[in-house]
Amino acid sequence: MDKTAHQNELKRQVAQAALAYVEPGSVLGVGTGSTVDLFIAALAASGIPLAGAVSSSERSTQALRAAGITVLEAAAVERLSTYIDGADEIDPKGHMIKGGGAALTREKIVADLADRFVCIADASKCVEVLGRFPLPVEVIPMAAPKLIRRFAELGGQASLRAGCVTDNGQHILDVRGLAITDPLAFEAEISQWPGVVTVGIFARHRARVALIGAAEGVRTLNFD
Ligand SMILES: O=C(CO)[C@H](O)[C@H](O)COP(=O)(O)O
Repeated sequence: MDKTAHQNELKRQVAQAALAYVEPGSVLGVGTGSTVDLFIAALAASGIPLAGAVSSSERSTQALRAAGITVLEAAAVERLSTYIDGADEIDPKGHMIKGGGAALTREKIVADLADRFVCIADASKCVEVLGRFPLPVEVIPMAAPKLIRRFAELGGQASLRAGCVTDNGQHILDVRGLAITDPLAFEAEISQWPGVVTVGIFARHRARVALIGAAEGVRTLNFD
């Protein structure tokens, strides 16, 4: 099996394992990405009844509807017990980098509705310190040049993601070269910069549970 096929198999295993965190009859928060696509397929095949799902992207909305799952507006929901999503990186405390699929803003909005974030990822996403993966930041386009300069002052090299317009009609900066040793403080700081819509650090909305796909099987990490 080549490396990509192996990684996909690990993603499939964590997607399957995540079914144990779905409460029958509930409204479920659903993230975005290739791991979540596999989760949606597993959910559809499982026959677990749901009152519906709140989706974090047009991509997941389409996949959920194709699977026969009712999609509810986030605005119509007061709280969710569980939100299931992937990550680009996850550290030993459950802090994550997200936004590789450009869905970070809606992902954070839906995660904020949920009592529990269940992260599903293969082991290649586990890091000691966040920042190896370029940090996605959704920005208002007119602020981009100033924000690129501000990231440079922090030692980061930010560049606009070519051809990317988010579901919210905004742009993404990818910032390389950061070592994010205090994710909570970093998230709070960057979130205040004018023109930043959402920074792809999920520290305030960190994972409570992570299901990590590894060669020896699915590892369950509880962060509470
Ligand atoms: O944050 C995300 C999308 O905005 C995804 O969760 C992240 O990019 C991981 O994706 P994948 O499951 O395809 O590896």
